Amino acid sequence: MNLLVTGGAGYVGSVCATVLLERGHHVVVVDDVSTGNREAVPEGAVFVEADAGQAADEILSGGCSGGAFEGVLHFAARSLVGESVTDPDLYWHGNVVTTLSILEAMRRHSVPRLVFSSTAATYGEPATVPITEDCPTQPTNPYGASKLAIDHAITSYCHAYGLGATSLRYFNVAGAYRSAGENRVVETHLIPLILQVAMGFRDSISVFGSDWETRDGTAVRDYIHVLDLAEAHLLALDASQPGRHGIYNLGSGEGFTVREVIEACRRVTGRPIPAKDAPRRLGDPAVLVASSDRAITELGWSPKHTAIDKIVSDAWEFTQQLGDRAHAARSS
Ligand SMILES: NC(=O)c1ccc[n+]([C@@H]2O[C@H](COP(=O)([O-])OP(=O)(O)OC[C@H]3O[C@@H](n4cnc5c(N)ncnc54)[C@H](O)[C@@H]3O)[C@@H](O)[C@H]2O)c1
Ligand SMILES: O=c1ccn([C@@H]2O[C@H](COP(=O)(O)OP(=O)(O)O[C@H]3O[C@H](CO)[C@H](O)[C@H](O)[C@H]3O)[C@@H](O)[C@H]2O)c(=O)[nH]1
Repeated sequence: MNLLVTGGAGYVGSVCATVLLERGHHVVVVDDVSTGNREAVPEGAVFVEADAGQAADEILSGGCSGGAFEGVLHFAARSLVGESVTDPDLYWHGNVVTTLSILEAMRRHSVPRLVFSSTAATYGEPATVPITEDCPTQPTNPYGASKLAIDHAITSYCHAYGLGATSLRYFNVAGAYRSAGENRVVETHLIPLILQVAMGFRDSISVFGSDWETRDGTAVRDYIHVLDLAEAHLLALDASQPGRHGIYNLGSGEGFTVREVIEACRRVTGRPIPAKDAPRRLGDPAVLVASSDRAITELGWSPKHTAIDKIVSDAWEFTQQLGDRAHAARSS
């Protein structure tokens, strides 16, 4: 298929673009490199450096590919919970307004399929876990609220204009694939930060909150391997039907506390990794664990890399590659 990937210079978008290219799709990436980086765009993709909302109309008119687009995979977004509390304008404008422009451009150029990166943050603090797609959506931060607003907009575009769309509500994505992994301009995510401590780039990892009502007092998250996530995007493209908006949770179904993740990183790296307690982070829920049964039964999704040590060890391999690249750049 001829596909537009927004946010393909970022973590999840670059891994998915890599897998799409490997499966023979034609890929155009649009990214403004606000949090991603140019080197992450996989070889073989056409790269347009621009704001996705502003560039979508021109790209989807066929200018970059010489042909009609058959789908959009929309990863581009601001996605930091804490930042969304302090700077909500970045989220309402950067996420919602950008996506509305993309939806309009898709409608104008009759692009039939959309796969959207939604999030566990749309649910807020769940009353029960694991979280199913029927649980109430009550986001606890502007990031989750912006993604939920987009999900609502997509539903109405599907019903009114015949778009076929899938919102994939990822839980916590981690791991790496080939030369693609987490390498943001400013890193705030738990696993890459812990691995930076293991590399000696940071002194210690801060544990945000040790007084949550969980088994060791630290927050619980459900980690999904980025390659399993990429497979779900391929399945979603195939399953797309005009007029239908499918919403699917994607996680491994198992929750790990922050301390358990740090322990897994110590096991995999063999390094001590000092940790220190710190206050809770604004907007964080205590526990997020997915039920992915709907994706498994309806999309035929079958996650393969669910063990936390496998996820951490792929992320570790990537972090070491980054360290080697930085070393080579300094010595040249
Ligand atoms: N990483 C996770 O654990 C996780 C979990 C749930 C949902 N998500 C969602 O998955 C998507 C990808 O997340 P990620 O972790 O790869 O983030 P990321 O920050 O690594 O990648 C986002 C990319 O989008 C680009 N971008 C942002 N706004 C843009 C705009 N207006 N126009 C063009 N490019 C723009 C950035 O430069 C970056 O390359 C996001 O939509 C995020 O909300 C991520
Ligand atoms: O230095 C750190 C960084 C994080 N954490 C904690 O580790 C957990 C995971 O934090 P991340 O920042 O890695 O991930 P989030 O759970 O905040 O958010 C991620 O997953 C969400 C869905 O679960 C969103 O979709 C979002 O895009 C994505 O960044 C949280 O309890 C956080 O407070 C720490 O203790 N110390």
